[in-house]
Amino acid sequence: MLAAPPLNTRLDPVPGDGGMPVIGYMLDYIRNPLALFRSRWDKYGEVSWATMAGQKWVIVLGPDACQEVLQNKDKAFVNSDGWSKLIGPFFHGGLMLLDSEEHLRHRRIMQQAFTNDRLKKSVTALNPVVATDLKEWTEGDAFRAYPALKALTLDVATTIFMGGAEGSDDAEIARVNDSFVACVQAATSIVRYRLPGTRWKKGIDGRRTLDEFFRRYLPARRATETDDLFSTLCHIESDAGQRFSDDEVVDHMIFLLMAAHDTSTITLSTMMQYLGQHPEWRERCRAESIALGTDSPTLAQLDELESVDLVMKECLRLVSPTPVVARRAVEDTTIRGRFVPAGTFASVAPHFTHHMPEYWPQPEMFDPNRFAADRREDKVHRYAWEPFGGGVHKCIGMFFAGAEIKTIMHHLLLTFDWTVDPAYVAPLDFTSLPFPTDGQPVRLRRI
Ligand code: HEM
Repeated sequence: MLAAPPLNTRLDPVPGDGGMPVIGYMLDYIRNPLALFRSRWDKYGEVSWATMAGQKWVIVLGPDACQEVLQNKDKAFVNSDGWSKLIGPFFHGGLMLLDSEEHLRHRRIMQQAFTNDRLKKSVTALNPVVATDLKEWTEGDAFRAYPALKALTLDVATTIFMGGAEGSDDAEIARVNDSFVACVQAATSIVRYRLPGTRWKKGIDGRRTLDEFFRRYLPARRATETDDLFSTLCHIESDAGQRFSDDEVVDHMIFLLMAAHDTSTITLSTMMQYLGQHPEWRERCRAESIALGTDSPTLAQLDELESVDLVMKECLRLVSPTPVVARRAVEDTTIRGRFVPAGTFASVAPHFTHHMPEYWPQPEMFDPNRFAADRREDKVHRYAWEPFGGGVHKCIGMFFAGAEIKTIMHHLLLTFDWTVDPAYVAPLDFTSLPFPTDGQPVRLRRI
């Protein structure tokens, strides 16, 4: 058990086991988190403890348990200590790593950067970036969609978020991209010291590169207010007149670019895979894009792409970009009636919920209509579909992500046709956020 419940309570202990010495279940997680979660669900139920890279974690499974921790009614769980354990040295100061009053203060200011008006402007700015990037894509029988989409979403990020990277050449942008990757990948390092050649050291070096990069652009973004997120963060104020300091702007930028980049990339890559395997959905989505009659859709027009929306939701279910979220108990508490002592790390797993046959009929089947108005399988439980999390830390970029993904997909559908072998299964690596190790090959043809 994790810890004996206090004698004067009727609480149950958290059951579990450590797995392999030191690494525990880390490799099982990286290879196949769903299989790991399923085996724990079958053996222990909603709440169990396991060792991951030398640390005991409570694994929180199923919508009821996830809801309890994410809603955090007794405020016993914090984000800072939970996420810091994984990504603290690389993404400190990011909104997701703040708690309580500080989190509220920062979220209130940042909310001003995600208003509907700003979103409309972002969509207008997105269209030319996407159109220009897609001109570089080349037809082929094994076009590697994932790296191409990653380059595209990074371009979107440098334009929409940074307002461009004037004075930086392609080599520097590539270094910045590598630094992001290094920071994200360091999260699941087994060796967590700065030893040469380790993922941990690469992450620490990456963070330094990112700090220097953003700090260099700070004076220019402070000087003039423009529509990009960087400049917006330099100038926005909460209703109470609070602003971000220079350090806070840099911390938020680094976190935001990370939060926005790999998540959108894997969603698009999953959509390309399933659309490539399901011609009827590809044609349905393309017909709606053609019906829009524009290659520069506005935010309002994107709402008309109903089939793309269904496909996006289904792909977020099938491959959740953030398979788990981290928390730490700072007071003794309970999850589903089981005693969780202060100091416990918790890994909340929406990805597992998304594959539970208890909530999703034939969960491994690609069936976007399950989100259609006449079915709404996601409504069976408030936390049945939670790719953007829940509670006070729910993704602030959710609507931006939807708009970006739909804009890119609209351009893709108008520019290309592609197919994927119906038997193909993406070899996903969960070392950090999920990504296909084969680069997600598709047979790509320009229309
Ligand atoms: C498909 C795309 C995305 C997915 C699946 C996703 C998922 C998530 C999840 C699950 C959380 C909650 C983490 C937690 O509870 O600890 C989160 C938080 C966050 N996301 Fe996203 N995200 C996406 C895109 C974006 C984008 C595009 C942005 C910014 C432009 C963004 C910015 C953030 C921020 C700042 C937080 C922290 C919010 C807070 O703690 O108050 N995300 N995201």
